[in-house]
Amino acid sequence: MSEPFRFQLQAKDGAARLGAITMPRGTIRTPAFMPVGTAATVKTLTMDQVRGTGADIILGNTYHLMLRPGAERVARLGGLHEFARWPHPILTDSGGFQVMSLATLRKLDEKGVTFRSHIDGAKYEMSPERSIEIQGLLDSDIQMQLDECVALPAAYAEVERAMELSLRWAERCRIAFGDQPGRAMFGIVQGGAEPALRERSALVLKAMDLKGYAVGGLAVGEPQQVMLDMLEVTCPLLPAEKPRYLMGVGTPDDILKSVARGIDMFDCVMPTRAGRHGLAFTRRGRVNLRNARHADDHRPLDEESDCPAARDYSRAYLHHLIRAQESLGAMLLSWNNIAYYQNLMQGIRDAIGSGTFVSHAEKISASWAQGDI
Ligand SMILES: CNc1nc2cc(C(=O)NN)ccc2[nH]1
Repeated sequence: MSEPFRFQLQAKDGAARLGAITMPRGTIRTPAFMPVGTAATVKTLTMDQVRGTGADIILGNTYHLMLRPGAERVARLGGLHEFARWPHPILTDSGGFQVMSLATLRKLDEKGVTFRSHIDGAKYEMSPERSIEIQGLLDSDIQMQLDECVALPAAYAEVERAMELSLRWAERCRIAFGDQPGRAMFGIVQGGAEPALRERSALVLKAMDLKGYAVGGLAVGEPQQVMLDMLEVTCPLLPAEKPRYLMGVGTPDDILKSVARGIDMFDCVMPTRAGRHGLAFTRRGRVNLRNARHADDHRPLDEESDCPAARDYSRAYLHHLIRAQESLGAMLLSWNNIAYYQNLMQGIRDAIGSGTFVSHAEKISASWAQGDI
């Protein structure tokens, strides 16, 4: 087999990059959007629906899966791909972010984090080594280092402490991961909104010669411009020939502006979470199906879409389902929104390939500037 993990840069348009990551379970076209499959499911959708939208890779949350059904149980059942019937690449996060945002009674020290499950209060310890072990039990293709992500705004000293700890944990994860052909471990650049700390984190991680690099600790309460400024500091310091993944981002506008600054991979709960709450993303902007003005509208969300949820159902029907809290409403809007995001990414890839990314991004952003339609 040729290199089991290969990132090919195919074109550039300014700092925007068109590429492809080739792994044993398949190829990931970049810039890529990874639907979030938190508890081994992209909420309300079958994996066939997810694949049908054009997704090449999904994300799994280590924190949720270690608590329920348990990493050892998933391993006994053949790993996450077999368990969830998704045979394509899976990226798992390390659990650090969810521990800090969901778990209770958390204690963090050099060794790792100890916490109580938000489900049943059971006590857990998560070290960098255990996080990598869990991701291996899940049979994850791209594994993330354990890090500490601090909410912003935060004092410089606090951001520095968390960033330095994350660097030490990156080295421990690198050693624990070892050499697993066909799989990859990504480092995560931390450093809050501090350029000097972002630079140090990027340069130390670069020296570890990892297969890919995430930019973490953003979209945690800071203004969009601060996030973008941190990308302008960080991306140029990362190796050009490795993929760059912005964690937890974002809206279509966030994605366009981050691709323009050199990001290749994204994940965000927005399309599925918004869908469950009645919000549809369309080429002409957002449609809030809870709004009564859709009650008699026989038009579909987008008659030209290749997604049945967008093309085959009236807004009146979708409005009815959402108002009636019928689960079909959540499913159809999640399906529409994931399809919208995959079409957004395909349009971005095409634009970079034809050198028209700037005008394409302006066109997409303009379609959103009008607010809800
Ligand atoms: C929604 N915002 C958001 N920011 C994130 C940051 C991280 C991170 O730094 N993990 N190590 C993970 C998920 C995130 N989601």
